[in-house]
Amino acid sequence: MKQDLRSGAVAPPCVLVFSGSDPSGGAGMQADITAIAALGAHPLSVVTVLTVQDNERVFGVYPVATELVRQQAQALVDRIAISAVKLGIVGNRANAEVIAAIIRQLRVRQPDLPVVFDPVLANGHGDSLASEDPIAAVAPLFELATVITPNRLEADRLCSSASDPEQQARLLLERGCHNVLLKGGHGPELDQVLNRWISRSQSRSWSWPRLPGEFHGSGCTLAAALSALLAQGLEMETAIAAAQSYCQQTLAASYSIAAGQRIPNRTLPFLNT
Ligand SMILES: Nc1ncnc2c1ncn2[C@@H]1O[C@H](COP(=O)(O)OP(=O)(O)OP(=O)(O)O)[C@@H](O)[C@H]1O
Ligand SMILES: Cc1ncc(CO)c(N)n1
Repeated sequence: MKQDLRSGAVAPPCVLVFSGSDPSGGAGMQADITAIAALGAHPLSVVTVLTVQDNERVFGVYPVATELVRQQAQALVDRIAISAVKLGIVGNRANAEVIAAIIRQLRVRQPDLPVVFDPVLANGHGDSLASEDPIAAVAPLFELATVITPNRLEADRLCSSASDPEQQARLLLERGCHNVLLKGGHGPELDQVLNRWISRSQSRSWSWPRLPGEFHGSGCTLAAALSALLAQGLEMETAIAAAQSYCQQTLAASYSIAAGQRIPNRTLPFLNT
């Protein structure tokens, strides 16, 4: 941590975020920026896709030109130290390949650079968030992920040959991810939400009281929080625990902007309990 000579402020670590714009402010880049800033890191925001959506449905998905994604990222990585990378929707395969090349470039100097990969395929209604086959689009990113954070539906689609969470996690580890965090918001448990962490050598699960209602951007909030905490040097298990606690607090304090999914309140002061 470096102290700013002029203001005395401590410079926060930077998280390089690749994700899509959600004009409703509930998910995507808008969620990432608020969660990362709330947890004490600085978000560097490379928009990969413009979406047309509200807090319920997706009406349009327009990937940003691949060369523009590359230029946005290159301008940042040429001058700024990056402490973690967070990946949300990428839009198409060409964007994923450019993002993979940027991560490889960063890893030459920082082999341990944490990369949080949220493999978002669709919103809660099943509306696609890619302009082409979303599974083929994200394929180049698995082997670069320090941690991948699929929800139940994404794990089922990404691992169609397995339905058991343990087996699904093993399949994702075989593709090169180092840690799998299986999010349980869409799980069958009525009173609780079960999140499972599985790495090559460790596993642990956490159970949270299930809050009533549906939320827009809960997964983005959790993954973005995790990237901010890893950027600050927390160990994976500690960071996963704290990111869930933050996510739970943002959902408990969520608010409504229209009928339908509620918006996590990400700017509230975080008490790490
Ligand atoms: N009803 C709920 N009650 C408590 N916690 C929840 C609830 N829904 C989601 N969460 C928390 O938010 C996390 C992410 O939610 P979920 O599994 O629904 O991901 P997601 O589908 O990727 O989210 P989204 O599409 O809204 O971004 C869960 O792992 C859990 O910790
Ligand atoms: C841009 C974007 N990213 C992610 C999600 C998933 O919540 C969404 N709805 N929109």
